[in-house]
Order: sequence, then structure tokens, then C-alpha cells
Amino acid sequence: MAAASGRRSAPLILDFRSLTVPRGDRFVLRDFSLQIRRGEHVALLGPNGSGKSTLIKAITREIYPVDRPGLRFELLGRADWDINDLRGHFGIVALDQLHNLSHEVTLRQVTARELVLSGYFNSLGLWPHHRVKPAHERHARGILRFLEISHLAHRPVSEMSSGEQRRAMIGRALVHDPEALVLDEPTNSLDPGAVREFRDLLRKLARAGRTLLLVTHHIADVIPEIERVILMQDGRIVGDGSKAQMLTSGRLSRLFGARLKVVKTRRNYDVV
Ligand SMILES: Nc1ncnc2c1ncn2[C@@H]1O[C@H](COP(=O)(O)OP(=O)(O)OP(=O)(O)O)[C@@H](O)[C@H]1O
Repeated sequence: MAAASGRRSAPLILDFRSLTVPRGDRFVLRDFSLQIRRGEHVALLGPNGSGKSTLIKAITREIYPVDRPGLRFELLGRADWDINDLRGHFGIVALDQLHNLSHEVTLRQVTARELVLSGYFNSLGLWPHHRVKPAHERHARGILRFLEISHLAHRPVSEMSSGEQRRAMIGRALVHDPEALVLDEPTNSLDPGAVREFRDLLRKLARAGRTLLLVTHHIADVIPEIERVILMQDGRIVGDGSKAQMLTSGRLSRLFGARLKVVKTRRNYDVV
């Protein structure tokens, strides 16, 4: 309780108000407002096409809202960002990066160590002109240890399981000690064992105090440390509250347009 009330007065790391974001010939986010405070852990749920990835691209400044009265588009209290600086504050782990990665690593034998270090250079893997400092190496070793993949440091990413690859991608996002980690559907296509291990890693990251914004289709990804759940539909927020308020059979059935039953164990939720 004390932690939750402390967070209510923590600084806003994301402050979006009245965002209207076009993609193609239509508006994908409409009059969209969202605030996230430092230290909060948030899950974002919504059906395909509801605008979740668009929101992430707005965070990473790959796309911009139209300029309208009332617009606020701030990250860490600033509206203007150099994209390279921003990447140091918001670590992004998204499946499209993994697709790019799979192209890269089949061409070049990028190891886990190299992939993590390449976060310093915003590349996927190291190139001859990259100068890796001893402090970078030390930090990367610490990250690999934290992610429990030290034994994979010198293994090419192309020879790792999907779960191991995702850990290494998180390592790449962690090199700058970002304020927040934004994870876009991180457990997709992992087998049940790898999903379990990955959720344990998310719990460890959350407990280490980093803000997590988790976009997922899997209710069971909403780990106990996540207190706030946001529901998105048609480019709007249709629910924002605690897990007990948001993860109900009625709400999720309406959201996903299917009859879903929420089952809750002591600290976890899932749907059947
Ligand atoms: N490059 C694009 N050009 C035009 N429209 C796009 C583009 N990318 C996405 N859209 C449209 O924007 C809407 C929101 O897409 P978005 O990818 O943000 O949804 P999402 O919630 O992340 O979906 P999913 O769960 O399938 O990943 C969709 O209707 C989609 O067709």
C-alpha cells in the first residue's frame, strides 16, 4: 500500500494528452490520454488492431500525433527528444526487432555478448568501427548475469532458443539503465516452459524497480508485480484500473468479443 501511494506522487515518465495519431488514411489513436508514473508496472491489453503497437511507436517517436489544442506529448517531462537519447531512457523490446535480428544474425554470427553491447551503438551486433570500452564490457557481463544467460555470452544468437534470444534482446535494451522497459508481446510463440521462465524474468525486472509497460494478448503475462491494467479498443482506452477491476470475465469478454472466463489463482490471472 505504501509503495502504491508513494507512486501516486512519483514523477510522470509518460504524459500523453489528447493524442490523435494518423496511420495511412485514418486516425488510429483518437483523443488518447495516458499518464504513467515512475516505478509503476502497467499491462496494456486489447484486441488485434486496437492501436497498441501504434502507441509504442508514438513512445519511440517513430510516429507523431497531429498538432491540436490540448495536445501534450511528453516523456520524462520533455516534449522534444533526440531519438538516440530517448532510447537510453525507454528500452524497447518488440517482435519486429526480433524479426530484424533474425535477418541480421543469420548473416553474421552475432553472439549474446555482442548483441548486448550493441545496445550502446543502437545497432544489432558490433561492427569494426564500434569502440567497446572496458566499462561497457563490465556492464554487459553484469546484465548477462542478471538475465541468467552468462553461459550464452559467446554463443551466436542464431543458435539460441527463442526464449534465450528474447533475454539477450532485453539485455541490449538494458545497457543504458533505462527508466522504463516497454515490452511488445514478449511471450508470443514461446513454448510453455519458456513462457514460465520469461515471466519469472519479468518479475525479477519489476522487482528491480524498473517501470514495466507490457503489451500482451496473454492475460497470464500480467505478473503479480503489475498493479495497473489498461484496456484498449479502437484506438481508445476503455478501461484503466487495478487487476481486480479490469481482469473480469465480463470486461475481457466485451473487449475481445468472445465469451471468456477469468480464472484467478492466489496471485495470477488467466482466461479459459
Ligand atoms: N503502417 C500502417 N499504415 C496504415 N495503417 C496501419 C499501419 N500500421 C497499422 N495500421 C492500422 O492501425 C490500426 C492499429 O494497428 P496496431 O498495429 O497499432 O494495433 P495493435 O493493437 O498493435 O494490433 P496487434 O495486436 O495485432 O499487434 C490497425 O487498424 C492497423 O491496420
